[in-house]
Formats: sequence, structure tokens, C-alpha cells
Amino acid sequence: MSATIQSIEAILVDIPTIRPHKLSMTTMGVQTMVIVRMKDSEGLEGLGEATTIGGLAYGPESPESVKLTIDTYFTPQLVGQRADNINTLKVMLNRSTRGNNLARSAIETALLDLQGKRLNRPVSDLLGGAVHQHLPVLWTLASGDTAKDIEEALGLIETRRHCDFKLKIGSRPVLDDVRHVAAIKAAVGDSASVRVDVNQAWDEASAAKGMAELQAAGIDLVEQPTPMKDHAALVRLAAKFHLPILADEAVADARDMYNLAAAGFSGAVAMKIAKAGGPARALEQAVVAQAAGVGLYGGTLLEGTIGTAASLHAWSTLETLHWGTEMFGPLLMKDDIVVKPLNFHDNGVDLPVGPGLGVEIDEDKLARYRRKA
Ligand SMILES: O=C(O)C[C@H]1C=CC(=O)O1
Ligand SMILES: [Mn+2]
Repeated sequence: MSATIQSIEAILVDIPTIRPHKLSMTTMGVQTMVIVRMKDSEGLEGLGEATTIGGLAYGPESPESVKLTIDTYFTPQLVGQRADNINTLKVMLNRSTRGNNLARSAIETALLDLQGKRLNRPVSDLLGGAVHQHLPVLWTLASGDTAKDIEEALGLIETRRHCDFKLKIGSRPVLDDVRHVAAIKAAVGDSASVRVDVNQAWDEASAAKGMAELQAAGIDLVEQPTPMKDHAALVRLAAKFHLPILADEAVADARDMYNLAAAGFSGAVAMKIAKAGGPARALEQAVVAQAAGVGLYGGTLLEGTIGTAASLHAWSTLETLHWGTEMFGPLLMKDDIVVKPLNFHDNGVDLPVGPGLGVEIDEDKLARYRRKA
């Protein structure tokens, strides 16, 4: 008799950030995680996580809506079902519900963790096996202050915690942003790769102006300069500049990747388990990108350790991550809710070991940070 799903709990957890994190659409002082605890009839527990950025500032799902989707729509369908056939469960949810990929990702992650624990194998094995045990991780500079960003970057280079940086821009006039970026690039030098994320803030003309200046300043990559739905602008900008573009909000899943590549886009894509609807679904997108010659990058929605570990298991199965990863989410938070944090060293992070995700909840910490009302 196979184990069945007995209960699913979706818990809102609020953890302050180590400093204000300033993006084009909001400034974060706290990160909210939706932690999923899925129990089966044999007493095993699968963990999942969904995050977004700034409530509804980033996209159409909020932490609160993710919890509601899971509690009201997913849980009643999943409880009582066999836990071990993940594909059948995903087909069931796909037929009865649409969108809500953040909630879907937390559920797929919890199912994979449960399956891994049942089989005594890491999640990466369930996804075909890890090619890498240590993955490169960049850091995002987003204090909003050029001098503070430079100090932060030099400290991280010194301790070999990170050697590459992504700068969040787009909230100031284009040329002010360019000055900020160029000053940081000059301070960190040639050995550090410096990229920018505009989070859709520019129109096409501003993007053309900004990209010309950023190319001259030695910037390596420009992430989502223009609005997500304007695929044509991304294609035109990619054709105009040597400076490559990283598509983020424009590409959630394999279908989006196909559409953008078919429209003539060249560059790279930020894969995120949250956007795609789970670690396995993010890897479907990777296959399309690889076939189209689009470079791969392991992206984050600033997940805590559970979501970051799930992403790492997925990215570890890929031979080449052309632009590395940004799986630093847990380091942006003041505290963690797991017993053993991830091991960040040598400009990267180790893939966690052990069955499932290889992550265990610290019950005291969870009790402290879970939302009370
Ligand atoms: O890429 C994004 O838009 C989201 C995120 C990733 C790193 C970071 O600082 O913000
Ligand atoms: Mn981005």
C-alpha cells in the first residue's frame, strides 16, 4: 500500500533583511516565506517554500494569496491521494487550476522532498543526478547608496564569499544609474563580473541609451530592461548591442522561453523555480533554452533556505550554467528557520546532502518568526 498525503500546512514566516534591499519597484525590509509542511500516512514530512518580493510589488501572487491558494484549492485535492506519483498529482492540479505558479512551486518542492525522504535519495537524484556539488553564487548590491555598495562588495571579495555582483537599478534617472554602476565597476575591477537588473523599469528608448552607456562601462549583462510582455523590445535590444540581455520576468516557463527564442531573442534566461511552478518545471525551461542557444542562469525570488536548496538541486543537474547563480537569498535575511544553514564559501554554495532537500526545520525559530495573526 502506497503512502498517501495526510495533511498540508502553509505557514507565513516573516524575517527582516540584513539591510534595506532597494529594487526598482520597492524597497524590502522584510522577506515573507510561505513554508509548506506536507505529511504522509507513514509519518514522513516534505518541505516546500514560496516567496515573492514586496507583497504584490513584483507580480500577481502575494505570500497571502499563495497561502490561500494552497489552503483553499490545492490541499483539498491533494489530501488522501498517493504521494509517490508526482506527475499524476501535477496533471490533476493543472486540470483544475490555472496560474499560481508560486504556490505550485511550493507544492512540487514538498512532493519532491517527501519522495526523496521515502526513497532515501537527494532531490537532485530524482531529477536525474547532480553534475555539480558546488555552485557559483553572485551577490546583489542594492543598499541604494554607491559608497555603501562599494564597501559591501570589497568586503565580500576579500572574504571570497562572492566575486560577481548584480546591481539593482531603474528607480533613478538613467544617467544617475549609469554613474552609480560605473563607479562600482571601477572600484571592484576587472576580475569581478558586474551585471545590472532593471526589473522592467525602462522603456525601449531609455534602455537603448542605458545599454550603450553600460556597455562602455564594462558591464557584462543587463537583466530585464523593458516591460515583461514586450518580447519584441527585448529581441530588438538584443540584436542592437554586444552587451547581452538576461530575460527574467519575460520568461516564466518553457512555453515563454520557446516564444521568446522563436521571436529571435539571443542572450540568457534567469530560471526560477517560483516562476516556472517548481524545480522540475524550471528544468523543462532549461531544455528549451539550451536547444535555442540561450544561456542559463540560476535565478532566485529571494527564497530562504528551503526554496534555495530546492533550486540548487535543480541547477546542480545542468552541465553548464553560463552565468552562474544568484542563490544568496538566505544570506539577505537576518536569521534562518533551519537547523543547519547552507554552506556558502569560495564564491559559491555547496549542494546540501542527505535525503530529500537535505534541510531540516528548526521548530523554535519557526515558532518565533511565523506570522501570529
Ligand atoms: O531578479 C529579480 O528580479 C529578483 C531578485 C533576485 C535577486 C535580487 O536581488 O532580487
Ligand atoms: Mn530580475
